[in-house]
Amino acid sequence: MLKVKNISYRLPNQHMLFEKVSLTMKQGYIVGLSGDSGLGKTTFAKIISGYLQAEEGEINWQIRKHEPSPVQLIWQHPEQAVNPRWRIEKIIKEAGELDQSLLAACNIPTEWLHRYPSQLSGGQLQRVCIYRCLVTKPSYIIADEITTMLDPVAQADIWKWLIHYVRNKQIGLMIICHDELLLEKLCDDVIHFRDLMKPTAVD
Ligand SMILES: Nc1ncnc2c1ncn2[C@@H]1O[C@H](COP(=O)(O)OP(=O)(O)OP(=O)(O)O)[C@@H](O)[C@H]1O
Repeated sequence: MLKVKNISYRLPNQHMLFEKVSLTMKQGYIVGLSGDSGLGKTTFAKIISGYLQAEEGEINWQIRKHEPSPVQLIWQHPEQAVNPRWRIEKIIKEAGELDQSLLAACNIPTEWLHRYPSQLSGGQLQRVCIYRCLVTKPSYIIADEITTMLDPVAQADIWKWLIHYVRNKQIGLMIICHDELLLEKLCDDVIHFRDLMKPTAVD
């Protein structure tokens, strides 16, 4: 169980973005996180996955140097998450070895490996980013608006196999999304970011 307790974050301009946010994530369980734009959902996700340091609070993981974080973040814009001058093979190998069965699970044909990111569609490149996340064998994944820029068919396709994969591997998944109907459909539970600030959110 991932326990995040009383996390507060201060922006560089000294303004407090949020205070005392708490959340529990369980492996094999899918939780949706909704909330108005600018509340701090992405910032919170970056803290849980180890990209940013909180001003105060506790998270019960240990991030070790030279080891991938047990909580992996998948970003909204795949083209901003990869080096545009690297071929897909190098981008993939940066995260881990080539795993043929995982490539197949992510529906990544080997012919893509020799291409550059600009030679893939947004949905195809997002699959590469999801592969990079899964190859590190995370215990938890945070998917931050990962299908917002995709058409409905590509969206449905990604959710169908990603949800099947995380359920099968007992990975905890948090889906951050503005589309509450989609969250209701995909998740075991849907929480509003504001409600995480209540002291009762975690036992
Ligand atoms: N490094 C920074 N310097 C200044 N302001 C920042 C910084 N990082 C985030 N912010 C501000 O913090 C607020 C929260 O940003 P964040 O992206 O976490 O919100 P969000 O809830 O994920 O929004 P959205 O739903 O639109 O993605 C925004 O107003 C943003 O401009």
